[in-house]
Amino acid sequence: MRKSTVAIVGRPNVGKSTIFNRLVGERISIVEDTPGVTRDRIYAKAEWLNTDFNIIDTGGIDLSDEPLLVQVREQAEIAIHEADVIIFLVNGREGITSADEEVAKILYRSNKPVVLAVNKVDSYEMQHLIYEYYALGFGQPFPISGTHGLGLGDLLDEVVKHFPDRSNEIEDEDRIYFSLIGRPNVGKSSLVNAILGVDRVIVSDIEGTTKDAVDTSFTREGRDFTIIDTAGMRKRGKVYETTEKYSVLRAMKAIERSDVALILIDADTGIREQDKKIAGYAHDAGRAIVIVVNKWDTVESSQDAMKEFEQEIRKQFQFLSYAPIVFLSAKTKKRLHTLLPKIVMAGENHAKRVKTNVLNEVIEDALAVNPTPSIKGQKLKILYTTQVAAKPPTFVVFVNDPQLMHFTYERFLENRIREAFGFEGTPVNIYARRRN
Ligand SMILES: Nc1nc2c(ncn2[C@@H]2O[C@H](COP(=O)(O)OP(=O)(O)OP(=O)(O)O)[C@@H](O)[C@H]2O)c(=O)[nH]1
Ligand SMILES: Nc1nc2c(ncn2[C@@H]2O[C@H](COP(=O)(O)OP(=O)(O)OP(=O)(O)O)[C@@H](O)[C@H]2O)c(=O)[nH]1
Repeated sequence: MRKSTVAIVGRPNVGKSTIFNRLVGERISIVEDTPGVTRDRIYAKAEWLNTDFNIIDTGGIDLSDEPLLVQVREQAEIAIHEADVIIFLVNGREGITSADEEVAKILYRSNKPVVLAVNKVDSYEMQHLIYEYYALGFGQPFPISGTHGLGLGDLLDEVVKHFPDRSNEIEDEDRIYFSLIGRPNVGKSSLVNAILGVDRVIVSDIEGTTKDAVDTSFTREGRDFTIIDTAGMRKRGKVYETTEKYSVLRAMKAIERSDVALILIDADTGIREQDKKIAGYAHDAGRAIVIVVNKWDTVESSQDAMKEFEQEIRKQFQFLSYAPIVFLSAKTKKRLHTLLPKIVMAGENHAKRVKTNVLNEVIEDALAVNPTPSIKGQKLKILYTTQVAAKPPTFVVFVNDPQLMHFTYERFLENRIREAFGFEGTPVNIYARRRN
């Protein structure tokens, strides 16, 4: 089921980042060491009362070159576009400013639920500060303190109440949901159009919960596909839409709802840092991945050129060794026919479940070839292995002591599992757990 998204808006310095970090809590520190994940702390997962949701810090989208009022307006627009519920944050110590009123005006016009939070109410004695903010017209203001972590529970109770009911949303198990992600100008819109081609007539646009998210569904050779968030690629014009962080945020939201992420690379410009960052998000999110080198028509095509580009990709994207690479041109449609089969393969492998008995035979064979290692005279013993989840395939290896599972041995087991079951296109997770 699709998760709800909450955005925090407010003029600069009211404490948006502080609240964001509080609400995201320790999750952020868990992923801290993973490259690519937290460098942009503007979009993260959070949880309240067993409900998972996503949270956006609109203040993290850098619009600092713009005048203050443009900044707050654009941030309010982002919140309206991207979120199901908006936390409107004000500073309890400074009273209502004209920038607050500007934000309020834009939020009124949206149909999104808004919860008003008065920050920097650091003690119970300061609660009276909230009354003035009734004047903003969003009902009861919630007093909170980001630095002391006060009032956040009541605020979240209110926020969660406004989440849209998604219980009727059924996900079609056989349908493959995929997204096209990549830097501006790599050819995402062009490729969507090329994929849809003459089938445009049977295309249906499904309006998402957020005004701007439009998915496109089509059927090809008896299979159902949905391209996630295709409308997001359409129009441009707002100031924020050209910022890098916003494009990353869009990519992360699209990845979230996809089974397969197509990472587009521009053959004309070659691989850039930003490509790796975006690919990192898709990998970290555990999605199946197909790397698409677009604009192949701009390159003097030959087997050698392809090999060379492939080697460069493998070098730069070492963490994506499982991802197939497709070379094509959205413009001339050359080699376009090679794309969908790869999407199907990656999608099927991502959802694949293997039988426990067959899995354990594979592991036993692996042990025969390469016996388990010992650390300080202690030998790793593998009792049995089971697949605990799909999307992505996740395996638990029950062992005498998980400390003895060296990552090189884990890598070896992963490779054997991949060889035996063919998980091309999908990441695979392996965890060691203790069992006596
Ligand atoms: N006293 C007090 N100070 C706070 C509280 N929350 C945040 N601050 C302070 O307010 C200042 C601004 O906090 P940020 O979280 O950076 O504010 P922001 O709204 O994200 O600012 P921008 O990123 O510029 O939009 C910092 O100095 C914080 O330490 C709070 O609950 N009480
Ligand atoms: N030569 C060539 N040009 C292409 C190809 N695909 C797209 N382009 C061009 O690249 C430019 C950007 O294409 P778009 O499809 O708008 O790219 P996008 O990734 O959707 O761009 P944003 O909306 O900015 O994120 C356009 O001028 C396209 O005509 C291709 O296969 N070959």
